Amino acid sequence: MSLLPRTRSEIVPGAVHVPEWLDVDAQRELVDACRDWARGPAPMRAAMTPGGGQMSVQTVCLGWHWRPYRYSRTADDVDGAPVTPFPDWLGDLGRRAVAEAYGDEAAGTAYRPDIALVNYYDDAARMGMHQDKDEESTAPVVSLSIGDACVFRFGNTENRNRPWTDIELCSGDLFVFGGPARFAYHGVQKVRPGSCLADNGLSSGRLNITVRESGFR
Ligand SMILES: O=C(O)CCC(=O)C(=O)O
Ligand SMILES: [Fe+2]
Repeated sequence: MSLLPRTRSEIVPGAVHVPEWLDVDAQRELVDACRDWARGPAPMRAAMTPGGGQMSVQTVCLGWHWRPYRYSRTADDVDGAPVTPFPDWLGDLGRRAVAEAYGDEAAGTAYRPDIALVNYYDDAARMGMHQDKDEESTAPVVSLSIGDACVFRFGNTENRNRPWTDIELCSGDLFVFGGPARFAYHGVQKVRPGSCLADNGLSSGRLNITVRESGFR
């Protein structure tokens, strides 16, 4: 753990990292909510890719159900249940995140997220380099991390190769990517088991919540 103060930084234009954005109480509330959502209907699961591989990350969705690589209203690859509605309070949190990350109240007010993907990483889970491009909206993606730290790789919009920046995302950190960074490739290289000491209700692993605007009608 570093004793140096960690400050907000723009990784590339449009991509902003705000360390320790969520306090421990807010983290605990999100952990509790994620536990509820994970139970289902449409419970948390490791999605299958079209190639037949299973993702190492487990995911539960709100608002719209995602599976590689499309959205639907029902969790057809799980139990067929309608996806859990996206709660208003999470939309408010997303608006505050955008406003604070960009220092732009109007950008926050204009943000109308209607999807959340909740990912759980055990010690061995990772996520390969990919773009978030199954949404029709070009509004920013808001990412909240809770639990063990990870190495998050944020790359470029052209391909999954360099240039990229490796960032440590710790419990409570906010990462927002929009504008020219909205379609940048990114991924989770590894989780650092046992790195989170916060009393946030998560005993092991890492939670990541991405809040997104679908642009679907
Ligand atoms: O876990 C993370 O930090 C990133 C998750 C992600 O890229 C995604 O869900 O599309
Ligand atoms: Fe992503």
